[in-house]
Amino acid sequence: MASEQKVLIGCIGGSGLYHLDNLTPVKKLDVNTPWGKPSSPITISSLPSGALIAFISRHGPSHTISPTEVPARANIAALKHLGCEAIVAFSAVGSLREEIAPGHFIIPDQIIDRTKGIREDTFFRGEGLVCHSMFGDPFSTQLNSVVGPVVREILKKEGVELHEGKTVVCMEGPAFSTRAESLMYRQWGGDIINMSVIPEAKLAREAELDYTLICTSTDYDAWRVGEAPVTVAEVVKTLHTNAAHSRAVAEGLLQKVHDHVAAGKLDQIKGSMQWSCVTAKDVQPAESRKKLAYILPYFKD
Ligand SMILES: CSC[C@H]1O[C@H](OP(=O)(O)O)[C@H](O)[C@@H]1O
Ligand SMILES: Nc1ncnc2[nH]cnc12
Repeated sequence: MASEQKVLIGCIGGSGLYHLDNLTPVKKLDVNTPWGKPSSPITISSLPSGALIAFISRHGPSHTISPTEVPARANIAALKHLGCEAIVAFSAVGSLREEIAPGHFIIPDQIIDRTKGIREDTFFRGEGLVCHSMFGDPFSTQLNSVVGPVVREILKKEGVELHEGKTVVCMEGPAFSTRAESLMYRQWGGDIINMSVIPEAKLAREAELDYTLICTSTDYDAWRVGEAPVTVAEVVKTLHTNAAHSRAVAEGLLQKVHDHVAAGKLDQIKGSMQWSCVTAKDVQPAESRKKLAYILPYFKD
């Protein structure tokens, strides 16, 4: 790997997507961050153009980490510290809508958080300083507008349908939803459901990373009257095909995202945390500032 070459794009693979072996591996990094080790070693791979991608497997290469236990702070911090400016994440989701069938792809633009407050969901807790990020649009609208048309084009060739502008419910798990919960999420306006997007999306925002989530539907959750509720066996049945499509999407998409980032076209999230800290600088603990400088330039000096 040429030492001057930047790794601008991070990719997080979810259930079924444990590697991007259709890209050319360059090296593996065993990283430690102030928030511990990421879920997996970081694989740096190159695209045919030579552009570099950093890949993390969210649940570990052999799927040993449960959704609640994913070290999301370490994952996001490691990618940011490496120089990434945008993250393309993948997730297997249940469908809360008839028209979103197993095998379909979805790019959500909203989140309903149903996690239970037991995940580490901020870089700022316990640091003696108070910072707030903007999260009204939890995914990067600029990145989504690039990713949507490209993914649509790629999936057209694969004969796979894409849904955009949907709402993802993030539940704690590991048990799937009850029928009553599943029906309630539909009434709330949820379209799909997973166990991973929170805190990943929140932490990406705090680290000023443009973040997009490409979802693959594996099941109809538990809301369909007369149908058995979702089981792992049902999810796993479609994971393999979905992962093959996700790899094709990654191969075609990541270059486009890289070019967009390299051209400096993502300019809304970067800089968004500069004035996020309410605590007077002179009382911010030096140790905390040092730790946070790992991900944000405002805490250096
Ligand atoms: C294996 S079924 C439930 C599991 O699958 C999804 O994982 P990921 O988002 O990492 O693809 C979902 O969020 C749950 O963690
Ligand atoms: N029905 C479901 N609920 C939560 N996470 C999921 N991941 C895949 N299917 C899911």
